[in-house]
Amino acid sequence: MASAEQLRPVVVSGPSGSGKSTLLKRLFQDYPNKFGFSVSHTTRSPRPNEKDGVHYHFVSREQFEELIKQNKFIEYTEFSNNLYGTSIGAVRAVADEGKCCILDIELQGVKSVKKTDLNARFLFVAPPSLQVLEERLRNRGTESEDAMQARLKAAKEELAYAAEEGAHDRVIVNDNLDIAYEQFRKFIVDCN
Ligand SMILES: Nc1ncnc2c1ncn2[C@@H]1O[C@H](COP(=O)(O)OP(=O)(O)OP(=O)(O)O)[C@@H](O)[C@H]1O
Repeated sequence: MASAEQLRPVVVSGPSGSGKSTLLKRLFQDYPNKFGFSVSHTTRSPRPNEKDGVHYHFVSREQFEELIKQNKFIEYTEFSNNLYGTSIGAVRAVADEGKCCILDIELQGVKSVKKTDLNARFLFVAPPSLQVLEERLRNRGTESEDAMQARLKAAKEELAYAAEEGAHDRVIVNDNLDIAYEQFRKFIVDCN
């Protein structure tokens, strides 16, 4: 088993619709036991089938706010009156189990991971163009027109950041899926 130091987390980011989920799904199919996701914290109540520490770390709002104060989160957000967050400790716990942690996060999260000592590797999935991105989002059929415009605006910001020197260790353009996947797979697997 690789030691925790060797299992550097991999941060996968890129505009909504660039193909992160598609590429990650394929990676997990090819390597069912090599990778893991961190367990998030939430203030919402567990559903009957949910186990603390497995599906989420269920905490009170007071506990969650204390963790925020202690800078324990990479990112957190409020949704439907409940707080959700990814803690630095939860990412580390994946490596402690001998798995490489994959973080699928947005721009703010990427910047936040860089401020930690997680020693992550950063991979950016870019669409071939904004036009193609828009087409793929429209074809996916999951977005309202408002959500579409918000996603395209965010995409422009992500692409501008990705163009900065040293923003990511690797940028993969997801044009032909098979070619993109091979580059994606190689980057993630080769250094772990
Ligand atoms: N190389 C490709 N060629 C054509 N279509 C693709 C390609 N890669 C992904 N798609 C399609 O584009 C759409 C967006 O892909 P996907 O849902 O994987 O994006 P995402 O980056 O995970 O988005 P989100 O951040 O919103 O979850 C999907 O319908 C997917 O099937």
